Parts: sequence; C-alpha cells; structure tokens
Amino acid sequence: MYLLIPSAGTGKRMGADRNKLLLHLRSQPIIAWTMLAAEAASSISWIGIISQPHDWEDLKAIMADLKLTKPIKLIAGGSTRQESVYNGLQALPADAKQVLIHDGARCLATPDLLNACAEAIRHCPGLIAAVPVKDTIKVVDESGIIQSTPERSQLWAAQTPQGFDVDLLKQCHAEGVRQGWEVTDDAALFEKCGIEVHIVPGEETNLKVTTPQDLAIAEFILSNR
Ligand SMILES: Nc1ccn([C@@H]2O[C@H](COP(=O)(O)OP(=O)(O)OP(=O)(O)O)[C@@H](O)[C@H]2O)c(=O)n1
Ligand SMILES: C[C@](O)(CO)[C@H](O)COP(=O)(O)O
Repeated sequence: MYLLIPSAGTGKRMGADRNKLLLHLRSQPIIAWTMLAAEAASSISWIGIISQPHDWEDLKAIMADLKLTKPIKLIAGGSTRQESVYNGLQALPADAKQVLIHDGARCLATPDLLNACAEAIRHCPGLIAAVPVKDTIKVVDESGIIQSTPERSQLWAAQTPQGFDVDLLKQCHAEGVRQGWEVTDDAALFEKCGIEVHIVPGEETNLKVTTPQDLAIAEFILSNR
C-alpha cells in the first residue's frame, strides 16, 4: 500500500519557530514517530513525505537516523493541506491504485490502525479512521448564540489514516480546484462529489499534535505505552 504523509504545515497553533513536526516528543522529533509507525506497518510498501523543501535537510537527517528500510520520497508541499495532498497524488508511482493519507502530526497512530485501513480500502472507494464524539456539540452563530444541538449519535471525529481509490481521489481533487472548494480533509472532497466514504474504528490516542497541550498529552500517552 502507498502512504502519503502530509507534513508541510507551519504549525501556527503550536506557536513554535519552525514546523512543529521537527519538535521533539520524548526522544525524537514528532515526524520520526509517524515514520516509525509507517515502517512497522506490514501493509505499507512505499512512503511519500509531503513537506516544504526548506525542511528537507532536517527530514533527510531524521530518516537516516531511523534507518528506514522502505522506499521513501520527499514531495514538495503546498500552502494548504489540500494543496499538499494534491501534490502528493501527482507524485505517486503510476501503478498506485489505492492510497492511504496520514497526517505527519498524528504521530501516535499505531501500525495496526494503518494495517486495518490498508485492508479495508481494498473493499470500498473511500474510508477514514474516526471515533464517536464524546461531547455534546453546539452549532453557534457569529454572535456566540447557539443555533442547534446536533444528535450526537451521528457525530464522529475524523482522524487519519484516510484511504481512497487513487483515480477517484485525483478526480475529486481536480473538481475541488475547479469549484474552489476548501476542505480540511480528503474525505470532504469525496462527500462533495457524492462518493461514499466508510468509517474504520479509529483510536482515542490518535490525537493530532496541534497545540503545546497536545504535545504534553502525547508525552503522557507514550509514557504509558
Ligand atoms: N500546507 C500544509 C498544511 C498542513 N499540512 C499537514 O497537514 C497535517 C494537519 O495539519 P495541521 O495539524 O493543521 O498542521 P499545521 O498546518 O502545521 O498547523 P497549523 O494549522 O496550526 O498551522 C499536518 O501533518 C501538516 O503538516 C500540510 O501537509 N501542508
Ligand atoms: C485530516 C484531519 O486530521 C482530520 O481530523 C484534519 O482535518 C486536518 O487538520 P486541520 O487542523 O483541520 O488542518
């Protein structure tokens, strides 16, 4: 299975002076944990790291330290996650029929979760890892007034990995560019194009390291593994 790892963000919400994925989480950079999960997942045969060229020297050094055995390619990222994935899709080897996309920032996803998604995408056009929402969610207007309370049993928190048929995902991204759609995950492009996306049970510990608090929580989770 081909795996694209979007890693080209700036980490504004982390407030660091560089890509948050280069910050240390315990003994090694955040992105190293994600790379090691991909290396350990038996279903993954090829890895594309979508990243800004100014990070490539650092990333090459991390990859060399980890002594990764799988083919790994650095792909230039865009100015949004959507653009970065678009670039990643163009850089896939020609024989890629299905692809998993997994955020570099979701560094605690297990190899088992990657393997489960790789198996499931053989049987459907699109899928995402997700977990049921635990909080009561409110829809709130610009003046801070609650408009509605969606039925919680229908709400799921989207994670990555997300898996797709490559041709369909390329078509959905192209349609997104034509229509000017701005989305925060690839499943949303499938949804807008009317293609079904399935759920694979995600992991409560598969958090996206977004803020300094997330980094502290990730440290805690790792210390209990
Ligand atoms: N232009 C971008 C923006 C984001 N990402 C990646 O998409 C994932 C999810 O994005 P997010 O957590 O929002 O990362 P950042 O964009 O770095 O964070 P922020 O929004 O706080 O700036 C991350 O692995 C990030 O590196 C990307 O590949 N290209
Ligand atoms: C794809 C994603 O990880 C699903 O939760 C997420 O939407 C991407 O991150 P962002 O913070 O919305 O940019």
